[in-house]
Amino acid sequence: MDSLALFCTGALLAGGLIWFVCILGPAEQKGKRAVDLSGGSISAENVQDNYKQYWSFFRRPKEIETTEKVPDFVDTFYNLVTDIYEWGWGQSFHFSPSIPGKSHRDATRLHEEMAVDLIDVKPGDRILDVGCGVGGPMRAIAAHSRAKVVGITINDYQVNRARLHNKKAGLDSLCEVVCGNFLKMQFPDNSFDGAYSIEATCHAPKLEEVYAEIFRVLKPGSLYVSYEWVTTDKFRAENPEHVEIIQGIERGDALPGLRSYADIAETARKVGFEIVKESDLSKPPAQPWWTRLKMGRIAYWRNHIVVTVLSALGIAPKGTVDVHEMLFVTADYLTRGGDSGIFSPMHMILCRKPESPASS
Ligand SMILES: C=C(CC[C@@H](C)[C@H]1CC[C@H]2C3=CC[C@H]4[C@H](C)[C@@H](O)CC[C@]4(C)[C@H]3CC[C@]12C)C(C)C
Ligand SMILES: C[S@@+](CC[C@H](N)C(=O)[O-])C[C@H]1O[C@@H](n2cnc3c(N)ncnc32)[C@H](O)[C@@H]1O
Repeated sequence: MDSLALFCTGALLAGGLIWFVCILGPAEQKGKRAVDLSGGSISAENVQDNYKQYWSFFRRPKEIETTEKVPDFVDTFYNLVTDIYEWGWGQSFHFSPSIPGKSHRDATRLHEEMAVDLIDVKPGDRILDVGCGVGGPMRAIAAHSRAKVVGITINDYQVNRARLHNKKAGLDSLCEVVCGNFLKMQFPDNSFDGAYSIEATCHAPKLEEVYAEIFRVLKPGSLYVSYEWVTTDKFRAENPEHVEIIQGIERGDALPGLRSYADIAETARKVGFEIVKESDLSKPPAQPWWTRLKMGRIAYWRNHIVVTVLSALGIAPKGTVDVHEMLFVTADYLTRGGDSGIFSPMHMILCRKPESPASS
């Protein structure tokens, strides 16, 4: 009887382990393993402190007074989350509509290729990726269009990751990455044949500032497309549940305040762009972008255990558990934003810099 009980317990434990590791799928996405989780450019002993500083700054996004400090805190945010994003999501730090019968990877790539198809570039053209992350979109876009892509990100850890991935993918002759602030770019006027930004300009305290910079560096006649994070026409500022969801999204994603969909085109026009097209890519017939987040819930629990164990063993920096917990909570707010229809991460705007300056 004793040996039967022992056998059953062993079988249960082995079954549980197989389920945990195999059925749920490995947590590691291509390129990053759990044992390599770091605080980006922040040294391991400072991760927890940096997380606390980030949290106290972004806890009440609408009350941020010193907007000049936003880029520095966004930089801190990406030091804290970049490895976790790569590990648990992949090299493209954005959402895309689900496509029945297609994998997340394919749906992501198609969403990225759509951006470069919209700006109508030719092989050899030089285009700008505004807020490029670790370069998932940049590589897909360079491979699809054969254009030369220059990516800019505020976070130097991402610059190194992106350069490494570009080299590994054999795309380093088409893809270049620089560290800089998209509110004050180091590029000369009229130097790009096109530009795109994928879920990045939402980090700018004033959209007008980043749009004005993009306008400045584009050649006259060229196109810019952006996938913007916005509140939709379903959002009601007097509804406390709506406000809770939007604030939850802002806090957990380093956003100095989400904009209404209605402000995007107006801002683009204000800096001089002509609006070619505008549409919310999350609207039906598109399938929900948040399905992937919802489906991942069990894996997030598993990831939480992995992060907790690695942190207790001193392999992952102290503070990684807090960062992971914050993302866990944020995933829920994002899902609620999608389910309720009050939030979209893919309000698309396509703009042209006029051939000749507008007469005032
Ligand atoms: C555009 C931005 C980022 C969008 C998304 C790429 C990320 C938003 C929330 C992130 C995640 C939430 C839950 C994490 C999970 C708990 C962990 O185990 C694995 C990683 C997550 C899935 C993580 C992945 C990236 C996001 C989906 C913003 C910042 C403007
Ligand atoms: C959510 S990620 C998206 C990255 C990439 N577009 C993608 O889809 O994978 C946002 C990016 O914007 C960058 N970013 C935010 N604020 C910035 C700023 N002021 N200047 C330059 N890059 C910035 C971040 O560093 C990050 O790379």
